[in-house]
Amino acid sequence: MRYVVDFEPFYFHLLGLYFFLCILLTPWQTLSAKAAAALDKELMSTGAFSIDQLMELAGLSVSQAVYRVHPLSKGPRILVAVGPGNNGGDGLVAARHLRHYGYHPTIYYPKRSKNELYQRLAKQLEDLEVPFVDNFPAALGSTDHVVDAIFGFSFSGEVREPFPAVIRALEETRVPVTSVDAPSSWNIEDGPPPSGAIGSAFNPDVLVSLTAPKPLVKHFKGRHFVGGRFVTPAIAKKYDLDLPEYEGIDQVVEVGPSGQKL
Ligand SMILES: NC(=O)C1=CN([C@@H]2O[C@H](COP(=O)(O)OP(=O)(O)OC[C@H]3O[C@@H](n4cnc5c(N)ncnc54)[C@H](O)[C@@H]3O)[C@@H](O)[C@H]2O)[C@H](O)CC1
Ligand SMILES: [K+]
Repeated sequence: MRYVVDFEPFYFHLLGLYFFLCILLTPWQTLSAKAAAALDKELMSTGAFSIDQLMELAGLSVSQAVYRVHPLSKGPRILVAVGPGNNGGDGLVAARHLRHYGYHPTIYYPKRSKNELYQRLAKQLEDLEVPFVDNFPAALGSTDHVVDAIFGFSFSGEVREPFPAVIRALEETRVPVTSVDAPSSWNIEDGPPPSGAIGSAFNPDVLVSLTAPKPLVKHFKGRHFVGGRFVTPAIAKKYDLDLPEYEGIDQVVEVGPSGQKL
């Protein structure tokens, strides 16, 4: 009996420490692919945002994350791999901002969209004399950093042409890679594809989660930022998001690999 009385406070403190660590290490809530698409739609309907505005802020966030992890002193050449959807659009916007910061971006954009927004984003880059290239592996051989803006939260299934060779090259490269919203080819809920499948060995160094981390972050091991500073408190509450606090004029916040507070 005496033994129990002496040790009770000890167990009590241990329990307290356990709960404190749990809170400290708990990731911010994640957004499933379905919830992310619904949140986007809501911002553009009742939220009164246009897609151009959201993409501009998303791309600006990506450019700031690249500036943090890869300052100009590490080399100015940035290869931006652009996919056919809005993830690609974020990449085109980020490339423009990076160009204005003094970097030398190069764009690989094999499936150009006829959508007017993407055509304007591409024209803005052409007017800044940013080169567009067709040979991804060759461009990879002469760059200092890669931005992976191929697929985001609407990716599903196995990687289709012409992207398998691009993802394979990203698996093999030693050049650091920053992925926009998701490592391209990873399943948004479950993470990397099964061993041997295209993308199973793709592990980007940096991830910029837009709005909020997606469930795949539980498999991510690199530096992780949250960006997309446009969510209202009401929307955050509705989607049960405990978003990190942005400081000053920053468009990104660094968090732990799976989204936990730093
Ligand atoms: N609120 C926000 O966080 C915002 C995020 N943005 C970015 O938008 C993407 C999601 O964009 P969406 O257009 O819905 O889709 P994706 O770009 O992810 O891809 C669609 C594109 O890819 C093709 N595709 C799908 N699966 C495959 C496959 N297996 N193989 C080949 N191709 C595939 C599909 O056909 C489409 O063409 C989000 O992640 C953010 O990056 C917004 O910019 C702003 C708001
Ligand atoms: K991506």
